[in-house]
Amino acid sequence: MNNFDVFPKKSLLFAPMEGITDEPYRIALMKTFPEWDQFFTDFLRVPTVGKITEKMIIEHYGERILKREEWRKKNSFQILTTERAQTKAVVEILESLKMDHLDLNLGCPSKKVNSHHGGAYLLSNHTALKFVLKTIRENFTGHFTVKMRIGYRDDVNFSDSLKLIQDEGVEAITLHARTRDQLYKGVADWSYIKRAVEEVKIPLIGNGDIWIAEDIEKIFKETKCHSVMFGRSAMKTPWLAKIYKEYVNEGGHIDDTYWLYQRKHHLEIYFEALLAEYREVGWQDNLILKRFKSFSRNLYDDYDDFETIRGSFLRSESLAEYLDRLYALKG
Ligand SMILES: Cc1cc2nc3c(=O)[nH]c(=O)nc-3n(C[C@H](O)[C@H](O)[C@H](O)COP(=O)(O)O)c2cc1C
Repeated sequence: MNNFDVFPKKSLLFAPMEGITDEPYRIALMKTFPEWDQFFTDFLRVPTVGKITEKMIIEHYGERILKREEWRKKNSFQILTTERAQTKAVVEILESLKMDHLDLNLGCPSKKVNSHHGGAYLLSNHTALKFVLKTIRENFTGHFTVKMRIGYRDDVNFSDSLKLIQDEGVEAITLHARTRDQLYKGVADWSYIKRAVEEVKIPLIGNGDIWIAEDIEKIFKETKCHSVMFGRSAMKTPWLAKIYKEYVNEGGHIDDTYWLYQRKHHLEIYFEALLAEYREVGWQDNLILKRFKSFSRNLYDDYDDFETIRGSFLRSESLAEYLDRLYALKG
């Protein structure tokens, strides 16, 4: 086990997101917005039966990223597993590939995943959780972190979960400050992040509803967390880390006009970088268009007439039409 912090203090981490943070997406973001300190694969579901091959692990992570040292350092591999799944076999392959960083998903709220006793379910079964943590720690010498929620049904196990995770040699914890049953309801309760910071000695990464630069300042100040992670907010503002780093350096105030100006400027850069990477891996235009539409959910929220704008992007019948609308929006 490495004897130093996994991430530098105040790191800005781009969250693992299924259907989004695949290899081309992460490469596009690393090239365009290198201000993000770390990226994660979405979760690889560890199978219970069947052969596990190196090929499937490399495909999930991305072969181009694996081959390039500076990219590998910036990309963590996330798994989702259960007591019965073949965790050891997967971890052994990750170890043989000299993967720098493995993250265990303890937050997935999916009914299907939880009914198979994976994701956030493990927070309610400490015997199973302990077994999984041990299996990983005993077979993996790189950095090992977990990403958890406050609890499964409620917060009764919160402190015990933190303690168990720390005692089993996990090096940092990301906390999405909601229970599994809360799904995405309401607003994440950062007071649990503060509590966790006080209860563990390892770095605590705050996550949940950190939308703008001021939120980053606020969560660091209120909770004293080590670093922060962004999910939906990173999808809404993929240049958020850049803006924050500029904002902090300039000690400045970001008003709505500047925020919208940044959006107009960066939207085109973002989609062009994605387009280049999806084309690089041979995606057809209709697949790229589908992806672009799925990214459109929150991207245009800051415009006054955001519903009309979003609607027009979602109705685009071709990739060319989507891109034309993007250029027109820039004005
Ligand atoms: C579309 C989507 C996919 C996600 N996939 C994953 C995943 O694969 N692994 C994971 O640990 N969390 C996943 N999450 C949860 C996020 O990483 C993050 O914890 C959550 O969205 C809260 O942060 P936010 O308020 O910044 O969005 C996903 C979230 C979204 C919206």
